[in-house]
Amino acid sequence: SVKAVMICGENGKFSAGADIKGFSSPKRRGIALGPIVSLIERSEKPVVAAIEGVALGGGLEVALGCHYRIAHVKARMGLPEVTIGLLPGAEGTQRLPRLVGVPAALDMITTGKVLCLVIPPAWPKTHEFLLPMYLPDVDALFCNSIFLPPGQPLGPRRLSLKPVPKLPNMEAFLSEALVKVKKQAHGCLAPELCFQAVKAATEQPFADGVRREQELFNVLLTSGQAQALQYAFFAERAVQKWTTPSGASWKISDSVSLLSLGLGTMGRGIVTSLVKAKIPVVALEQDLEYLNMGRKAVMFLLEREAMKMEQGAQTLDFHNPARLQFTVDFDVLRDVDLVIEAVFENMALKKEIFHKLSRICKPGAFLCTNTSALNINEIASATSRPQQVIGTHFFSPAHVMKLLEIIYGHHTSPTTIATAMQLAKVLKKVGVVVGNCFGFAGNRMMFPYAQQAVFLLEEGSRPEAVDQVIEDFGFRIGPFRMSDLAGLDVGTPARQRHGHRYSPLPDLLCENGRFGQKTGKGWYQYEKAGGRTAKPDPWLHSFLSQYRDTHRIKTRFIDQEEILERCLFSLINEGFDILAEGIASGPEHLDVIYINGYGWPKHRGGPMFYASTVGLSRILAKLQKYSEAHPDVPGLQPSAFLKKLVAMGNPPLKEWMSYLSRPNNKL
Ligand SMILES: CC/C=C\C/C=C/C(=O)SCCNC(=O)CCNC(=O)[C@H](O)C(C)(C)COP(=O)(O)OP(=O)(O)OC[C@H]1O[C@@H](n2cnc3c(N)ncnc32)[C@H](O)[C@@H]1OP(=O)(O)O
Repeated sequence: SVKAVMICGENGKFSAGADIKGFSSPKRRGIALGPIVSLIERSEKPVVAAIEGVALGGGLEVALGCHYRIAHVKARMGLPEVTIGLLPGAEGTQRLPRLVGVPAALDMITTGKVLCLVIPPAWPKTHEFLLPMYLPDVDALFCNSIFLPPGQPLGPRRLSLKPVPKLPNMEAFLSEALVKVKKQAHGCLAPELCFQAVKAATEQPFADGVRREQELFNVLLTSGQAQALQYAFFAERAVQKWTTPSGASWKISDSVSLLSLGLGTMGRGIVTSLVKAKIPVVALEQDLEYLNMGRKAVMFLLEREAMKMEQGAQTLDFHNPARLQFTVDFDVLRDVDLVIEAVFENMALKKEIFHKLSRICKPGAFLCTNTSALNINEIASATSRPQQVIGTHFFSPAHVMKLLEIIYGHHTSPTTIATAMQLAKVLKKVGVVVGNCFGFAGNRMMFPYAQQAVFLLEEGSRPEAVDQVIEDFGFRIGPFRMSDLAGLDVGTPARQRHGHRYSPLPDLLCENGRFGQKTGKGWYQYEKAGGRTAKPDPWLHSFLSQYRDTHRIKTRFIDQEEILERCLFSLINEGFDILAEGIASGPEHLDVIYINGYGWPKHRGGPMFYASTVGLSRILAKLQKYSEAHPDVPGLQPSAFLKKLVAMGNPPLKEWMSYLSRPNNKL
């Protein structure tokens, strides 16, 4: 007597897919979703997927096995398996191309993008995802009125029986797509294997394609990269669960107004990201000329952002003075709820400004400083409200980069920390709370890394060799290309002295007018000032040789292993010190910082996760070896905490913090 079957979720969600935690569970082994999807598809009764909320991964694959899909207008659908190092392993790589065609399927499966119900231009206009209807009506309207009239054969509704739509130039299309996928993968396996699975759909019958999908899925499941990406998925969520013992919170709503002070590169990005998040913002500069320059730059950024958005400028509404105002009048400070100061990294200037802010702003206003290294306590000491002062370290470009490092000082109150975390959330950034020390967590770990990179040049390497090793590891950009991009005159830590080995190389380059991309020359040469294409520079090579001769450094060949280990292990070593000092509350925090702020390849899980996969004993042994060879480099001397963990028999990462006796203060 059953006429039709409807599959739906509950609580407003269809399905977020398989339980990601289960992939590493032995209980999961042997349980496959594909055969269940096939079973649904073979049903003699029509089966409808009624999609509300999200239909992701295995959830969407179930929907693809149904004979009809109907979605709520606000539904979001996608196959994000690639982002956790897998591919849609429940026959999704074979069914989706049959439904939406190869280009759209490849795009969805290799990027994991989640789609709302908007017709991408390349999709057929009659696409069957596009059936908006309110779910409470599905039952009555859809099942009864559409299916019940007899004679609707189910055969054509079974995706596995459909051919994959042909393209006139399938071969050329696929080879071009593969180049693109590889280029964007930076060593991550999943996108390419996703591609291979979809390609199989274009070449083989459904059943053979499914077998190929399974083979590729198993390769990924056991690759190690899937584990790293799944670790990163949960780490990102865990670090955002910062709660205060008192449960303090502060909500950013429409009635709250923010002020951004300083319209240099960082300030411009910060204002842009506030406007994007639809928070009313006032941009304040000290001087009319800088204000006008800043306004122009912000407007340019916003126009560009608006173009990327569906309804463009109207949605951002940035011409509306209620949303965005530019001023040099410090009186506006009286009304704002939160200030983000983003002036130059100069302690005296910041203190002067904070003193002023403290005098003018209303008593409840929070004062944030955007700094990458300066002491939050010292800045707070210039105010009469140190409990409301906090560091918010944005990463450049601030409207793009996801990380917000949130630094509390001695007196910062839990409410202020909760507020900054809430700000991160509203800005769609990943907020990570850390303690106050020079460089905080992220830059402090970067110092020894950058320092090693320069020392390697002194000893015999070339910038292009070091960058290549780091980029092959999966970083988007190596340390020298990065330095050229940021500008060599922007304080690089390699020049810190503290009585230890110090390399003057970056300074010498600056003395030669080589500031990086902006001058067309730095560690590399560029086609012109402001050029982007880095080419190895014979001038630099001979400069390095002369430098070694002058300092009687014997040039030696440095292999890739040494380059990688000295750069990365010194960075990781610093991470162990940071954990031991309670600056970060766990290794996951450092990993999330590195993935979201420093381009650490996500498929390697972050530096501390990577350390756990390499093995702490190996890292310790290598650091011991390198520090013996370079006793004047403190960054290579193994951290006491690392030594302790090795002595305790290499406990798993999630137990590391239990080996520290001192509990974190506010974390
Ligand atoms: C046998 C089957 C074989 C193969 C086929 C199937 C493969 C798959 O389906 S793989 C999984 C594919 N799905 C995903 O990758 C979705 C991942 N989740 C998300 O994208 C988001 O969480 C969301 C869009 C579903 C919700 O976002 P949001 O509202 O911002 O909330 P949170 O991200 O904070 O998530 C809330 C809460 O749920 C946990 N969670 C979400 N999805 C999963 C999942 N698929 N497995 C396990 N847990 C999941 C998330 O960790 C949060 O948990 P906590 O509150 O404890 O942190």
